[in-house]
Amino acid sequence: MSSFSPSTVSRVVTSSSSYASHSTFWLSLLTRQRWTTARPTCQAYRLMSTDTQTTSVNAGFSSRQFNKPRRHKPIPKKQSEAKKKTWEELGLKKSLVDGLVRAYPEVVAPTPAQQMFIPAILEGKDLLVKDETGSGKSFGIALGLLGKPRVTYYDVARGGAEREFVTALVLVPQSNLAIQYYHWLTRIVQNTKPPDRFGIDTDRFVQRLIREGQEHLSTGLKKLYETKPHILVSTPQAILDLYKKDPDLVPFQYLKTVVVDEVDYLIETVPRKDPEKSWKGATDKALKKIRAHPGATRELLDIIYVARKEVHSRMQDWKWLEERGGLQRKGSFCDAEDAFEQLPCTRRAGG
Ligand SMILES: Nc1ncnc2c1ncn2[C@@H]1O[C@H](COP(=O)(O)OP(=O)(O)OP(=O)(O)O)[C@@H](O)[C@H]1O
Repeated sequence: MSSFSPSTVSRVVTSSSSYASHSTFWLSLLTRQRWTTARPTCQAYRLMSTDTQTTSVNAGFSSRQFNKPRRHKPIPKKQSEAKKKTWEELGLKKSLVDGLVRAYPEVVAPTPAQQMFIPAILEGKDLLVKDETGSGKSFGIALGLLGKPRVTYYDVARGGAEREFVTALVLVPQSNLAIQYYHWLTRIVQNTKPPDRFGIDTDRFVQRLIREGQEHLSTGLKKLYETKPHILVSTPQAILDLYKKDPDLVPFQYLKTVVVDEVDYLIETVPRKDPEKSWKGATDKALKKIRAHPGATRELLDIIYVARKEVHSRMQDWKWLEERGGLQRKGSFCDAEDAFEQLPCTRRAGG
């Protein structure tokens, strides 16, 4: 497990484009579609490319390659035929695996894709996951996020009381995918512990924030004001609306992971270089359009980037931290059986 650093918020991006007609799995910022850009342009993408924890899960992958177009690279045969790992071998805790098995007995072993990306999620690396439809990308991400530590903070201003914040934000294009994530996660969480008369407060683990008919976000918002979940699943527009209404409800600076599921729907891109044709005009035009009218996901990722950057640049300044309420980080696993299992704390203010 990599140690928490305020500079790092891992980003997980998934895509299952119809262009990926055969079984492949690779990790890179660049996808193969003709319309993807060879040079990431939005701030969020730049954030990925400058991050020190950039993934190296795929052989030969490095952060420098974010800016280079790459050929589609199928998994080497040897790798795909390698011995199947168990969930525990991927780094998931036993109590979580027990919950998974109880909730979904048919999910016996990780898929090849899950074997590759779950350890990377747990380590806090940046990922772009691309594989064919139904290969378990979203499900694996849900599991990986549940297996990550929950970050809580000492609130020095309130006598050292613990405060929890949303640590993982999952952005999806439609509300039905948010419901799917929510259903998976709550079912696994509920099964991490044999049912007793107290049950498990699933709101602490996962919540969804989506538009529901005429009642704009109201149900989800009510819960969110009461309890902060470890994982929040929502659409980019809903989070933007929430941010404009109450920016303190989900403080972006405490996010540890941002997932963009179905990235090819959520982030608009510019045409890829075609050496056979004149591409510059089309690229410039698309870039201009994106800058003038960024989509909701770009806008949101840029806001998150700025919030994180500010905290990162000032996090060394403990005085500033104290003035902001003196929040001190400590870690605890978001796991029903081992709730609040503690990781070593960072030093206390003034200590
Ligand atoms: N390791 C596994 N073993 C068996 N079934 C699995 C496994 N992982 C996921 N599944 C099941 O496979 C189905 C598809 O999973 P999921 O939606 O995560 O795939 P996906 O790759 O994200 O698909 P899409 O590209 O369409 O979003 C789900 O019903 C899920 O329960």
